Amino acid sequence: MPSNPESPLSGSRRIVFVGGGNMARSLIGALVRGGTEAASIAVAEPNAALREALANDFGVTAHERADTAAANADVLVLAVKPQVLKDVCRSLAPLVADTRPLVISIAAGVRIAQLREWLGVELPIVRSMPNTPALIGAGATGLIANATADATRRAQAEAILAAAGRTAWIEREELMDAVTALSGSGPAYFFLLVEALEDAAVAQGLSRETARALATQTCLGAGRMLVESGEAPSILRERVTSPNGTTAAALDAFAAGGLRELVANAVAAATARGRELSASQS
Ligand SMILES: NC(=O)C1=CN([C@@H]2O[C@H](COP(=O)(O)OP(=O)(O)OC[C@H]3O[C@@H](n4cnc5c(N)ncnc54)[C@H](OP(=O)(O)O)[C@@H]3O)[C@@H](O)[C@H]2O)C=CC1
Ligand SMILES: O=C(O)[C@@H]1CCC=N1
Repeated sequence: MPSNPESPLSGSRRIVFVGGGNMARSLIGALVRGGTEAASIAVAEPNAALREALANDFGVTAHERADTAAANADVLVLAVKPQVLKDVCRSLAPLVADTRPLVISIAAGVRIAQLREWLGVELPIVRSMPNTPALIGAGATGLIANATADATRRAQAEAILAAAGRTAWIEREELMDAVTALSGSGPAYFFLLVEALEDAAVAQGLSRETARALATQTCLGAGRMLVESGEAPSILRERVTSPNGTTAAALDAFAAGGLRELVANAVAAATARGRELSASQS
């Protein structure tokens, strides 16, 4: 557990991850790096290689079966694919009826009401949407809690996800599809832009290696300026843009190609897909 006794994670809490894939690995790594004792973390993961890697890398206890891992869990983090979540919840229903853990779901497109139904009993539930930069502690996570989750439980959920980066509570659950479309899927948009920039620079004569290095560092630099300056992206953009200069020429080409509309369409498509996924889980 964290050395800080004021932390919402202090005390004899047992945090159990169900699913030990990419996102669970990111969150477990962040918790352990942040000072949560590995002995208080368990994970259920059917894949033996993933299980061993989690145990070796972080010192957590790894189980093959969810019901074994989840016994006595104070916090249950559901980190399996949305398609298998219903079966996982139903299999854990008898257990959680006794242990009454805080349930945190990171599954895309699965609503709190569905989790409540599948778990079969009223529990504090926090639905969240993290993203893959959680792996390096630079994640962004949207959160929403049900009415059963009191301030203590909400603070616990926030502390677990804040170990991996920034968190933001949203007011209405419907907005989770927009969060998913923005920050959940968002890292892929920036990776795509860097891929496209790299290809474009190669087409202009740069070597692949130099193009990648410069595109990647530019992405990092721009991201850090956004975070560290606290200034609006439009202001930072204007400062790069000399009148009638090179940036203006590029931005004109983006505008002529309808970049803002394209981004709006992409985010709308991702939001709609989140809604569809949610409906298909009923
Ligand atoms: N990837 C991303 O960018 C993001 C993903 N998410 C959400 O996070 C969740 C996990 O995603 P991700 O980590 O990428 O997926 P992974 O497939 O990497 O991890 C899920 C793991 O759960 C295992 N699993 C399957 N069934 C069970 C079970 N009954 N008990 C325990 N473990 C089981 C899977 O094993 P096996 O493969 O053998 O079935 C797999 O190793 C998803 O719900 C996704 O929507 C949220 C935000 C971002
Ligand atoms: O693509 C997906 O459906 C998941 C959710 C957000 C990121 N990956």
